Amino acid sequence: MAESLQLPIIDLISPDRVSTARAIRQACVEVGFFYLINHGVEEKLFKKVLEHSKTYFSLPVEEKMKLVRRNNRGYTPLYAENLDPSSGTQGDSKESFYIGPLEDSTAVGTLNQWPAVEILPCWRSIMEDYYKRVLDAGIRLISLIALALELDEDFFHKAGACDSPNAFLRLLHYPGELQLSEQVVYGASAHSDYGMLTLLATDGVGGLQVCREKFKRPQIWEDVHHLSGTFIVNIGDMMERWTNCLFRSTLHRVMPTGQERFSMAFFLEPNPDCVVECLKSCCSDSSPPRYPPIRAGDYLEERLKVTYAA
Ligand SMILES: O=C(O)CCC(=O)C(=O)O
Ligand SMILES: [Fe+2]
Repeated sequence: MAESLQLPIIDLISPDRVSTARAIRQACVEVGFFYLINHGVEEKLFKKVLEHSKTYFSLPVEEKMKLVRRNNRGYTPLYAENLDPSSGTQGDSKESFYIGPLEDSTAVGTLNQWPAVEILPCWRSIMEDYYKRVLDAGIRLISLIALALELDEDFFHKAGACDSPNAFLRLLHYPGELQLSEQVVYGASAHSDYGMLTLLATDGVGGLQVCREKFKRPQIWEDVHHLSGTFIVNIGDMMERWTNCLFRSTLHRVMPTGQERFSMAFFLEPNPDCVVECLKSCCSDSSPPRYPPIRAGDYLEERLKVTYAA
């Protein structure tokens, strides 16, 4: 049995921003995960998104395949993705739907694919509403992350990260019944996220686990519990690069529990032209930058190529 992890709770609207930034710093250095409350996304909207996500995934597979993933937007069927190509498994036991930057925020917004209104009326507007609200929470959180790094609140804005960020909402469905197989099957195999931050909402069904020491053997996996009304926030690899590994992009996975599960992950990636480069405050002569500067768009493209290489 995995141990359960106690994660700190961060209040996005706390007037005491100094203490909040301090708590975020500790969480990001020690675990790379925390809960976020008072994020401004209403429970009612969250429930609507969940309901509409369920309706989409319950469509016949031929209907879902009409929107098969293009330009990293649209539908990915079961077992088509392997987040841990080294796992040697047939692929993750999940299906997903990606929504990228919206039309009214960037020129590339038109790349999104949407189910036909005759089949799922209101679907698009509900997803767009949710996307905008989570993006807003994420951008506000980025200012606190800057404070946590002893930078000016607008550091990441000035670096161009928050100007039309390349954010993706991913609806996820993990089927409950498990395929009879000799192989281990993961809902989502072990991985770290690619961007700055991820804001995750789940339907309350368990399965999410983190491994704090990825190089330690045997690996120790700890359960992350659902806390109603919160987002589970985690640091992604680009933030780890920016901070020279001070902030941790922690390995995580979803184990099948035999129960059907739905979740929504919002990946806040910087603007593709933003250069992710070791922060001056995070390196020194004795601790030089571990990674060269990289354009966020190039980094993301490379990571996605590996994930979908199979
Ligand atoms: O579904 C979850 O709880 C986590 C999903 C996840 O880690 C991901 O999509 O990157
Ligand atoms: Fe993830």
